[in-house]
Amino acid sequence: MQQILIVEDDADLREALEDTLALEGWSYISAGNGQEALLLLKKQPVSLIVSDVSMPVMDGHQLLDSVREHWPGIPMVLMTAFGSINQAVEAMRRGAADYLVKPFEPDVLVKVLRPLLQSRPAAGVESDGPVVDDPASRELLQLAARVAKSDASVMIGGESGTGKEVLARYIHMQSQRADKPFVAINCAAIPESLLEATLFGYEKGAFTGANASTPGKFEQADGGTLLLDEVTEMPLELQSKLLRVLQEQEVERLGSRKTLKLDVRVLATSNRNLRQAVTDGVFREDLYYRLNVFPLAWPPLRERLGDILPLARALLVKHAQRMGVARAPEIHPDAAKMLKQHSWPGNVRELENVMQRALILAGGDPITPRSLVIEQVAVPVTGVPKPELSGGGGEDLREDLREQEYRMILDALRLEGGKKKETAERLGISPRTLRYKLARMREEGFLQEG
Ligand SMILES: Nc1ncnc2c1ncn2[C@@H]1O[C@H](COP(=O)(O)OP(=O)(O)OP(=O)(O)O)[C@@H](O)[C@H]1O
Repeated sequence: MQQILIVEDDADLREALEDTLALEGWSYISAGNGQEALLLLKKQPVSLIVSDVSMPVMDGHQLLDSVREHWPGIPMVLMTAFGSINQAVEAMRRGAADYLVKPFEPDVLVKVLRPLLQSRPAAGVESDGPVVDDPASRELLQLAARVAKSDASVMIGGESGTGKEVLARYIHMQSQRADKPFVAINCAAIPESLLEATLFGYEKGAFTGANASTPGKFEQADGGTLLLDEVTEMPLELQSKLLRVLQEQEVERLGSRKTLKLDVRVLATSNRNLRQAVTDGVFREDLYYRLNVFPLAWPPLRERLGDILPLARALLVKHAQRMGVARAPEIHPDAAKMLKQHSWPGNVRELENVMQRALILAGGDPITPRSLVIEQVAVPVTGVPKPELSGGGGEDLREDLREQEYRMILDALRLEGGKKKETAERLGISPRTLRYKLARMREEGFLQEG
């Protein structure tokens, strides 16, 4: 039985949340703050956490950090205060699976939690699958639907934020395994020391801290699909073990001699040029052939112009629902033009951020260029000339948001002693996204070269 952990200091709200979950027939346990939640997590299995952000003793962000460190497989949804976009943005950056803006209707809560309970976060705008309209994307989706019917391994390429995970989920939903689990693991986000145990599971006492026998992602995905996200970031040693598991379709938990037969279809994604990764010696060639049976790749968003507006609209609807806004606003033709002209280096993820902010800035009115905070903006740093701002206004807010983002990145870098992988992990973004952001910060003179 899956158990949800509710963390909320306001007793009335906690009760309301409990009622909503009970009505769905979901089982739950509750805590009044982050510290109580940690005690419960140590004692009981939990499938999903829904937590308030502002709480005494230990707040939601601190709890999120601790959960990511000790229970990286448990998705966490944060409930943020109305009007506080920064809290929501920060929650996602720190690795929250999703967020809810208070106050929200019970059905919004259910809608956000259900896909997380079924397997992993619904990667698409809704579980209906990827939003596409451009001929190239339609073709890709048709191909993916055909490949889905086989059990072949699929390797999904594409720049960061293009929708690789969304496509993986679509393949699962189109396959014979659709009613079985879809389990995803981000090989870049989990500390190397935990990756092996997370993938293959472990028996109690297998290593310090292994307090209870735990199935790995492979076992969890039995009968269904396992997505190895950013597979090229996996250490070489683990790649060999992965290859063996794939070839033999069986796994042994760490600390156990018992072999478990598995029936798992494997999908993988990478932002890197795979051939290059093989040539560079960071990715095993035999594993490359094993996973790359059927390669698919998203073109960058700037090369599929036909997707931009349908995606922008769908993303507005998604976030309007989350924020309890009854109707998503229209996009003014001038704003639409601006959206189509931007080069979207961060792809759909960047578009999603822009639409999310636009929704708040527009305050219910149609989306105009004034509400589009598109990143071509530099943070004012002493001694560095300030480039022109794009679009038609909201400069102060743009600068604030950018500056805040850069500060968070710099703080995280400092805390992690400059280590990129750990910094990305702390921020809850992929190493590739971090590399891209650092490059931008460098370009804009916010960081020194090197
Ligand atoms: N075609 C699409 N339809 C709907 N939503 C999409 C689509 N493509 C991407 N998204 C949304 O954009 C965001 C990024 O997508 P996703 O996580 O799949 O990208 P990715 O390529 O796996 O990124 P990364 O390389 O950083 O892991 C998600 O919030 C996802 O819901």
